[in-house]
Amino acid sequence: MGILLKNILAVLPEGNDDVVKETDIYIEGSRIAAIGMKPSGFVADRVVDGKDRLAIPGLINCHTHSYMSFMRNVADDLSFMDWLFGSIDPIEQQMTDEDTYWGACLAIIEMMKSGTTCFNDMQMNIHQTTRAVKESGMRAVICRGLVGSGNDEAGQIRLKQAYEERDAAKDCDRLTFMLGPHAPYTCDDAYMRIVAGEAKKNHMGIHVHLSESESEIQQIKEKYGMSPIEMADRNGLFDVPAIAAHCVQITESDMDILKKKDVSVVTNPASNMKLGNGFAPVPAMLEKGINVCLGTDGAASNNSLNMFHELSLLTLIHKGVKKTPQCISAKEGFRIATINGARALGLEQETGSLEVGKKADIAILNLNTPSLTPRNNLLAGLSYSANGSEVETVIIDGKITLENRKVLTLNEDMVYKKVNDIIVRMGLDKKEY
Ligand SMILES: N[C@@H](CCSC[C@H]1O[C@@H](n2cnc3c(=O)[nH]cnc32)[C@H](O)[C@@H]1O)C(=O)O
Ligand SMILES: [Zn+2]
Repeated sequence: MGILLKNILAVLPEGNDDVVKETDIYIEGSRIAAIGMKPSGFVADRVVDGKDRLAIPGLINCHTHSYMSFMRNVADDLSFMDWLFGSIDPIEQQMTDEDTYWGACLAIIEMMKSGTTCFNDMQMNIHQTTRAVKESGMRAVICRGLVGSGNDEAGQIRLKQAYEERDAAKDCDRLTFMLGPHAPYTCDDAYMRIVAGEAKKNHMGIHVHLSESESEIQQIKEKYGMSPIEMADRNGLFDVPAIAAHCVQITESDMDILKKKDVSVVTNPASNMKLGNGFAPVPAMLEKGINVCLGTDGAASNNSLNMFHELSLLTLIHKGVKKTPQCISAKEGFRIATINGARALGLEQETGSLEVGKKADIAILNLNTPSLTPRNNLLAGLSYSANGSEVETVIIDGKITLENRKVLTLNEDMVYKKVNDIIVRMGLDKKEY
């Protein structure tokens, strides 16, 4: 299938910089075949008129729990551990496979409509998120969240499920898998070592929550006499490609470990603020040369999965916290929300920027919108004024999945109805309109 994005403004990488240029983008099959020059023999089955439009590399949500979208706004204004174990856990204990599937569908609709073309997901009920990803055309990196102590049955069952889910999805190259030890307060050191060994043996990356809250730091210090980062490192989690979510309460020496072991850190500013966990030292981590990427976490601790919202927070809060307006520029933020995420997920050759040979994972924004007018500095607009509603068309793996803001691959109305039915069944519909 040949798609031509004709005379379109596009965010294109130039060395370590990004520029906006008008060009033609030629898509053949799943990949970008050419930018600017028509490849010989190219046949356009579809021509997208690029007038008044901006093509960007799809945003990459590097940390979320997609199924939790049905728990949006059900557990607000709680301390972290009360939130996780007091409110969320009881809901998850009664969650069915179908609940996971419809939650993942809702999350994918929200992410696609706000320009995300790839997400990194930690979930519980296997085969449901992968089912939603296969149907929707989305790209995703999936891990079955792992909790365990030593060689206990709970941990072994989850590991088996992780492999079962990976093996069942071999037919879809939009899906890749990691191992997801949940956190140092739900995986003891012996189980962490087991998971690290499994990841090494199976050439899989690691996706883990680390140093999110003060209570976590305190628990791990008391139990092991070290920081969560030191504990993860001591138990081998960083001996394979690893993504650490949050890293809010971290020290200089923690950052040195992260840098030394080339660990990517996914910062989730909205979730950290909403759960009262503070502000990750992102500027300091960038200073150290740590690969920082961006995530929303789940919809029960944000409560949106809109990466433009997250990008705006990222490029604003640290300016305020450090009283330094130059902190994390719009351009730097955009790279954190795209190519840095691809790097963290081991997909840097596949996605994260508009380059020939990469997958055609593209969001097309309508520039005749208030937030992107005047179109004088669109890279600033993407971080400081865009809100996701400008996203009109999304192409993932060379296929149009969103057109005129309608998802072509899922039945939106069905998803909205199913999710509302879930919260009624669970008695979560407080109806505090
Ligand atoms: N609880 C699962 C294993 C982990 S799945 C991923 C877990 O991460 C939880 N989660 C969601 N957001 C956060 C967060 O910000 N920090 C820590 N955990 C979170 C989520 O509620 C879910 O329990 C089981 O027993 O099989
Ligand atoms: Zn999380």
